[in-house]
Amino acid sequence: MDIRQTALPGVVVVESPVVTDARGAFQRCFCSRDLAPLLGTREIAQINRSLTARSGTVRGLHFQFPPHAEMKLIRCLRGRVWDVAVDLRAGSPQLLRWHAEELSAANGRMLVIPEGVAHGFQALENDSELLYIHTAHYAHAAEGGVRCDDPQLGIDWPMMVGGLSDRDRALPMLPALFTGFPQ
Ligand SMILES: Cc1cn([C@H]2C[C@H](O)[C@@H](COP(=O)(O)OP(=O)(O)O[C@H]3O[C@H](C)C(=O)[C@H](O)[C@H]3O)O2)c(=O)[nH]c1=O
Repeated sequence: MDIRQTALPGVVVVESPVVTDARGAFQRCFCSRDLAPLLGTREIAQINRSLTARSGTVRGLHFQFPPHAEMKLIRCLRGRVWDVAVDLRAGSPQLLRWHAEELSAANGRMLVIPEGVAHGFQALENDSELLYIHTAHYAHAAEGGVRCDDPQLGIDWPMMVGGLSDRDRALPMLPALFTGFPQ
C-alpha cells in the first residue's frame, strides 16, 4: 500500500493495486502492517458503511470531540464521491484549509483523516457507497460538525450541494475569529 502525503498534516491518500483477472478484481483494503506508520497505537473500533442514493448529496462536515476523537479511513466501494477533509485543529499551520480527493470503486483510493479534521463528501454518482474504518467508537454526545458551505472554508463542491440531512442543514458556521478546536 502506497501512502501519499497531502498539504494537511496527517491527511494522506493510500493507494493499493487492484489485481484483475478473468474472474474480476481483488484489492487489499486495509493492512495494519503497511499502515502502521499512520496508525501508531490506534486500533480499529468500528467499521461503517453508507449508501447515498442521489448524486449531488453532501454528508458532513463531521468529527468527534475528544476523548472520542477518531481517525477515519474512507474508501468508496461503489460509485464515485468527492471526499473532503477540513483542518479544524488549534495550532495547525493549515487551520481552515481543506483537501479533497475523488474516491471511486474504480480507483480504489482511500483517504485517511486524523483526529481534529472534519470529514464530508459529495456523491458524484447515484448509489455511491462508502466504507469507513473508525479508530474510536461512535459517541453521539461527542459529535461535532460544521456547515459544508461555510464561506470561511470555501469548499469547491463539484456539483450543487443537495440532499442535506436535517442535522447537516442545522450545523453551525464557524465563528469569525475561529482559532481551532483543542486536540
Ligand atoms: C456514525 C454513526 C452514526 N450512527 C447513527 C446516527 C444516525 O441516527 C444515523 C446516521 O448518522 P449520520 O446522520 O451521522 O450519518 P452521516 O451523515 O452519513 O455521517 C457519516 O458521514 C460523514 C461524512 C462522516 O464523516 C461521519 O463519520 C458519518 O457518520 O446513524 C450510528 O448508529 N453509529 C455510528 O457509528
